[in-house]
Amino acid sequence: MRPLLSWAGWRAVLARTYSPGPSARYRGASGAQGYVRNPPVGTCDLQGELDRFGGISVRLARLDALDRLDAAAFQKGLQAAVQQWRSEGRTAVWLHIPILQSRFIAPAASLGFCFHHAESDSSTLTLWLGEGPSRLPGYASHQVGVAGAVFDESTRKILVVQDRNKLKNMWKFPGGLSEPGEDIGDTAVREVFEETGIKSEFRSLLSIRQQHTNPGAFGKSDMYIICRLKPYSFTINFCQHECLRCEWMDLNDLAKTENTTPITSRVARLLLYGYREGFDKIDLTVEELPAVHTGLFYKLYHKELPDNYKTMKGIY
Ligand SMILES: NC(=O)C1=CN([C@@H]2O[C@H](COP(=O)(O)OP(=O)(O)OC[C@H]3O[C@@H](n4cnc5c(N)ncnc54)[C@H](O)[C@@H]3O)[C@@H](O)[C@H]2O)C=CC1
Ligand SMILES: [Mg+2]
Repeated sequence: MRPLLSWAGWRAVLARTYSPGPSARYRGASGAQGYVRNPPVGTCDLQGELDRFGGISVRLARLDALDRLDAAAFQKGLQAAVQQWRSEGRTAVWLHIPILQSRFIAPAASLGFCFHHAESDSSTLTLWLGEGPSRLPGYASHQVGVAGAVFDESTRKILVVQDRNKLKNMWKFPGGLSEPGEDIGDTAVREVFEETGIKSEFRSLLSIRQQHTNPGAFGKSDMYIICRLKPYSFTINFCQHECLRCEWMDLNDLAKTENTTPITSRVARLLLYGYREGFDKIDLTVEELPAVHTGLFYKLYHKELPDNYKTMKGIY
């Protein structure tokens, strides 16, 4: 086993091993982003990047020499660095710790750092250094669930399931949790297929429910979005793990039955109204638009705009 390094030894190793690449730069205290090296920011070797809000971001993953540093020596180094950053008027410290270096979490916590969030292979801790209470934004606050109301206009049938893992077997729309980076409509189509074997395509967004302190969302808020989907296969082959029953039900029956959840009942009535009066009365349709961030796009959902309002021709 390699011996643990002292703080002094660690500083020497870091000085040898860490040097930012050619793009590394420090643009002064204007708030511009850049690597922070001593002497402008730190007198110790715990180097970070300056963000546009005046905070410092330190990524332990970049510091290979940490493998041989013990927790006490790390705490000493971090304490010195924090003192320096505070004296330079930095607003906050973001400390990114890979899971295999988790022994550094406790020493950081003893200096006042708190968890901001964790991913599967790392955690991020923060320390507010600015005036007054912390202005750092929190991490993700909602879980997003999406259901598909798969409606066949030609037969007036709607696809419903009963959950296997619920105490009360009530009819509901198939659906589930959105995966990171997944569009709402894609979640609805995927979940419907996984749970029922029915293939469908996205038509519109019908309703959004927001609920706080949801036990199924680990006590966080839950956003449950229901989409209108159009089926293009009709033979049910439902998932035995998740569903007890699955069937095509007449929309009138679903709108009237008591054996359903309040949200399913409400959306069944909304669909019935759309079916009779025109889906444009209930649909929020989607369009992809370019974001202000170069190269990025987003999906925007709203009621259909009349053509003249899209172009603004003839509108004064
Ligand atoms: N009002 C309504 O009609 C209902 C709305 N919802 C909403 O639907 C969304 C979630 O949909 P779901 O179908 O529940 O998600 P889902 O379809 O993504 O996953 C459900 C499956 O995940 C697995 N699972 C979940 N927690 C587990 C655990 N702790 N241990 C082991 N396995 C576990 C189980 O196999 C379960 O059947 C949420 O937004 C929720 O609020 C869910 C039920 C009814
Ligand atoms: Mg589900």
